[in-house]
Amino acid sequence: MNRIAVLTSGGDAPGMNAAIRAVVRSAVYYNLKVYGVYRGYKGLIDGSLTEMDASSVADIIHKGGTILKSSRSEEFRTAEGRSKALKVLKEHQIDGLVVIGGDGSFRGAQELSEMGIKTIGIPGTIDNDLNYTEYTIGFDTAINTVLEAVTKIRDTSSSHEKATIIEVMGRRCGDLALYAGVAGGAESIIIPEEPGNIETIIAKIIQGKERGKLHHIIMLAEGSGNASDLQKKLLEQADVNARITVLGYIQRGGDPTSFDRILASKMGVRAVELLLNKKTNQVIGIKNNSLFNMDITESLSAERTFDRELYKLTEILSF
Ligand SMILES: Nc1ncnc2c1ncn2[C@@H]1O[C@H](COP(=O)(O)OP(=O)(O)O)[C@@H](O)[C@H]1O
Ligand SMILES: O=P(O)(O)OC[C@H]1O[C@](O)(COP(=O)(O)O)[C@@H](O)[C@@H]1O
Ligand SMILES: [Mg+2]
Repeated sequence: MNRIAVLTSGGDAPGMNAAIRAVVRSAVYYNLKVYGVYRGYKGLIDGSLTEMDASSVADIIHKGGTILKSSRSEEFRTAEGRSKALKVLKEHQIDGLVVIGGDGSFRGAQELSEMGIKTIGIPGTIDNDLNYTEYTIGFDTAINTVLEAVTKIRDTSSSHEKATIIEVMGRRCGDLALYAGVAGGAESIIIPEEPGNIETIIAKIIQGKERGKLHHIIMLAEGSGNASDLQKKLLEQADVNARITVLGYIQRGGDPTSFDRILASKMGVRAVELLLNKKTNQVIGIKNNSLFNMDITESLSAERTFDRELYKLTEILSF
């Protein structure tokens, strides 16, 4: 193994830069040539890559987004697209690739591994929707971003005694809504893992009203529906005129927290060390504060572990 490359793919996540830095710096430390591929798999197909050195990643550990840019590539999903990408890697004599991204990006890495390129996946997504690992890079920062918004919305919703629905990203995973909801003291949390019953929420709002409490924060994970549908239901079924806030892309930006920077740094170094040990088709994860690696294919079929106890806290603490 002499030459490796690194790319970021799918939705960007705070901490991706810290991971790129760790991959590049550890490659330099271990005397490997390292390339940065721009725009994920799209850039790999187009041959958009550059050699990097220690100073290419100076001053980025604290920055959100990704200096390598990211994209979603339909072409890479096709065998034709992937063989173009393979050709580019071969032309540059690159035999190891670190893919920083989510589940979709890992499926791509799995395909490349089958084509003879040694691939290692680093989990980078705000969704925390990779079942094999407790945390993904970017999730902690996104929780704090959502929490900051919830805290501000709480001020105004309590002053005006309004119910507020806050719609949060996460695809089919409710973790972002759950963690930020518990930390923000939300009265209701609606997530796909625990299909919320609208009647239960309405009953809770009515109970609150009877006690003179008029404000009510509802955290809604995007995987459980959209805020305006829920707003309509609340109006029709409970005569509650809720305000809505869809947080959107603000959740993907911002400076990474210390947790995400440290996680990214550890994972970046581990990825290069795995390549040096000729490993392929592996992903890196963290459990009980300890880093591990496992087969990509197995990781993608890992069963979802959902923190039901955390969910239950809302029932006990917020009414
Ligand atoms: N089954 C697949 N085979 C090959 N490439 C894939 C596959 N699924 C996704 N990809 C590639 O990975 C990219 C990122 O995946 P996506 O699901 O959008 O984001 P994420 O990796 O953050 O989950 C896709 O645009 C596509 O190029
Ligand atoms: O950038 P797009 O295409 O609008 O996608 C939005 C999606 O990307 C995310 O922000 C991140 O998802 P991925 O990590 O799977 O890319 C999701 O929470 C959201 O549903
Ligand atoms: Mg994903």
